[in-house]
Amino acid sequence: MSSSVMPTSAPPDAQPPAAVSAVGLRKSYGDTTVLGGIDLRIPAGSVFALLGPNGAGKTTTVKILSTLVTADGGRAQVAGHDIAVSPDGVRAAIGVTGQFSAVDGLITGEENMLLMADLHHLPRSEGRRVTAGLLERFGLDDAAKQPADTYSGGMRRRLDLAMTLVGSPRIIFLDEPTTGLDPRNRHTMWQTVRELVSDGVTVLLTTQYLEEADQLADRIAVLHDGRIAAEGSPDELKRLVPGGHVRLRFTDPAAYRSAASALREAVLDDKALALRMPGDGSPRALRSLLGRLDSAGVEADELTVHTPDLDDVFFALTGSTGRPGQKGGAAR
Ligand SMILES: Nc1ncnc2c1ncn2[C@@H]1O[C@H](COP(=O)(O)OP(=O)(O)OP(=O)(O)O)[C@@H](O)[C@H]1O
Repeated sequence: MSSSVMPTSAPPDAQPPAAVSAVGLRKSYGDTTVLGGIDLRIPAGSVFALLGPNGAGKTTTVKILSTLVTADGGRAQVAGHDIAVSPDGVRAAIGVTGQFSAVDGLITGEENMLLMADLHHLPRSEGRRVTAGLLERFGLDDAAKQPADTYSGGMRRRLDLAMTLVGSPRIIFLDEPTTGLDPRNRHTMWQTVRELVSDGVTVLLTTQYLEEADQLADRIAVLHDGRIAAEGSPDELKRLVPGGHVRLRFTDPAAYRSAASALREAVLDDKALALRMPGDGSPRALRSLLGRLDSAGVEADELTVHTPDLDDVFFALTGSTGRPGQKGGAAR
């Protein structure tokens, strides 16, 4: 008879268990490589954002991890199930919402929910109870008896997410959950994601909005051209780019020239009569800067402090601003 010793406590450097992990995921369509080998590790109970512009491969990643599409190479585990070996196990553990919505527009919101409850084999009374609770939580109880086709974009997204929650998944993939939503609906969706996480759910979110990743994610991976260009917490990513700067603008060309000769390290913008000084914008740095201007006998007409944000990171890593509709070009 063999015996095994179970560890009674985790070693001090143990990482939290991964809800999702992937190594070397690859996918091509014809000659187009969409994913060139990506690695992911998403600790249970955290929010992980996959950030990238249109066409970066975000949806493809979600489809592979949710077993809707087969990878050409690499391995992944979701909720302890290998996506290639146990796709049913993966599907039973996850909820997916996003660009490939499950909402049927011809039936009511409530009917969509009840259908979901049936799919999850909930007893009828339990299905009704869960449906009523979720419709109320998502502010859809008034519209419950109307066909989903009559819903606004925001209501449809909320219904989609509510349908996902019927099965109480512990891992949720949200593919661009707020694309196309107005700011109010976007904030409601953010609040919902925060509530899910406080219940212990793991969220993999794809987004093209830097602010969304910054607001919600514990960790962010920047996806660019099918590869992860950088990964870290929002703060770690911001530290990747050179520090901020202070911009001084003048209306009097003579004052601008005097300032430029007093501040030799400044980057000049002759057209705007503005100069940019590297610095973190701290009170100490500002005092010293203004002191130097004083000594030169000049005063700026406008002073703005620019601290690095995820926009700068995105620009530095991908040469794109990351703002929808803007491709390439200088972010500042
Ligand atoms: N079934 C397919 N057949 C051929 N090409 C595809 C297919 N699915 C995706 N692609 C291509 O793969 C690339 C990545 O697509 P994907 O949808 O993963 O990007 P994304 O980052 O989610 O972008 P978006 O925000 O536009 O959805 C795109 O160039 C797309 O045209």
